[in-house]
Amino acid sequence: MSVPANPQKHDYSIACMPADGIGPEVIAAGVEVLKALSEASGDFKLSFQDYDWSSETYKKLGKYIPDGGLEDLRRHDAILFGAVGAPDVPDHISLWGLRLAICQPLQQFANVRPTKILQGTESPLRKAKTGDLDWVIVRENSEGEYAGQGGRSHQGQPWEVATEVSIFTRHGVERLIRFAYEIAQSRAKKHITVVTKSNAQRNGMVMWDEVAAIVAKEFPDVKTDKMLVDAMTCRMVLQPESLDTIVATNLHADILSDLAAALAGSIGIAPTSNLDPTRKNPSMFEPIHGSAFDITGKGVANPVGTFWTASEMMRWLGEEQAADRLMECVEKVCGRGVLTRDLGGTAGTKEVTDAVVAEIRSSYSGGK
Ligand SMILES: NC(=O)c1ccc[n+]([C@@H]2O[C@H](COP(=O)([O-])OP(=O)(O)OC[C@H]3O[C@@H](n4cnc5c(N)ncnc54)[C@H](O)[C@@H]3O)[C@@H](O)[C@H]2O)c1
Ligand SMILES: O=C(O)C[C@@H](O)C(=O)O
Ligand SMILES: [K+]
Ligand SMILES: [Mn+2]
Repeated sequence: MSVPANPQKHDYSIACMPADGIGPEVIAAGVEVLKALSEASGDFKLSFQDYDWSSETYKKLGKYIPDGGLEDLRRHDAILFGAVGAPDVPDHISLWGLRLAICQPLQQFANVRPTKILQGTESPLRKAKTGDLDWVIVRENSEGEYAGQGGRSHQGQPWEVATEVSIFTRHGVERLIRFAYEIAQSRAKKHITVVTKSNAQRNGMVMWDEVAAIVAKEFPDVKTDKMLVDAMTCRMVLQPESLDTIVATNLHADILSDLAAALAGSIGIAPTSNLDPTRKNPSMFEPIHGSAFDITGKGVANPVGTFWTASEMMRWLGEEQAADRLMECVEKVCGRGVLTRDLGGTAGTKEVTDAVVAEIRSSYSGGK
């Protein structure tokens, strides 16, 4: 199902959308690092077009995305996104106004969230070392609990009723599970854990299990196991080395992937790719974290999640070598102890960024 990127193309147009909170801080860092990577490698060119769609625009104009905005976005090869959410806009307005308003119409149905313990960093798990926790969570990104189906009647009355209906389509579940198996198959362990809640949720989740069992037959070399989502949290904590690729619903995987990032050391390190595996639409890449109002403007946001995101974006565009090199440089810098506070260090966003840029330059000047 996943169509390879055009191997001839090395000149990419990136829509750059930092949006809210620490989004602008980490995206500026990510763009700086990507420019250094492009210059030092000489392998590809990037042109960035800035989009100021954010909660500020919403407060001024009453909408996040201007008329015709989505069509305009489609011109680009990829979207580099920061985070959306502001203290004075309800979170459901901001999320549905920007992130979901892009992911859903652009059919970015696979949300891919790798996590690992980077060199030089520590997991809060006593026994877990670099290499013990190395996962990819594949999150359904177009329906499920985020289908937006439901409503409220008699608002504010004691008899108010609100519904939030999960929608699971066979089409949506099957395409996502197949994509997750392709990822599992491409990794060394060839192992996938299908996570559901098919004891309590007796319709949609049972269909997930059935579809997974059928898709599994197409991948005889991939070992499958099944977990209920509650027990999965225990396994992630107690046996991290027993997991590799994980596939779950929109909401379950949202929660598990924040847990995964924390178990690897910090929410500040992990990336997200919102992929349209058919490549009909540009995919969108963002750090997993949100707009983090508590640290906005302080210069302490960890940019590593955005660097890893930038690496995943380059990989999706077909620049595998540059993607690998970028992560090697990030891990070298982490390995030297240049870490932000969330990882127990003292460096600011700028120091980490400068160190990664310097590492990229020296890595290429030493010969490819
Ligand atoms: N995809 C997105 O754009 C996205 C994702 C998550 C949350 N949000 C939104 O962001 C807002 C805040 O949400 P939240 O507080 O639940 O989650 P959050 O990820 O913004 O913050 C949670 C905690 O992690 C810390 N943190 C996050 N990123 C960090 C980084 N790079 N470096 C160091 N520390 C970091 C924060 O300081 C905070 O203490 C809400 O409006 C929410 O809806 C948006
Ligand atoms: O659940 C969401 O989509 C919002 C945020 O928590 C995210 O993971 O991007
Ligand atoms: K984000
Ligand atoms: Mn989340």
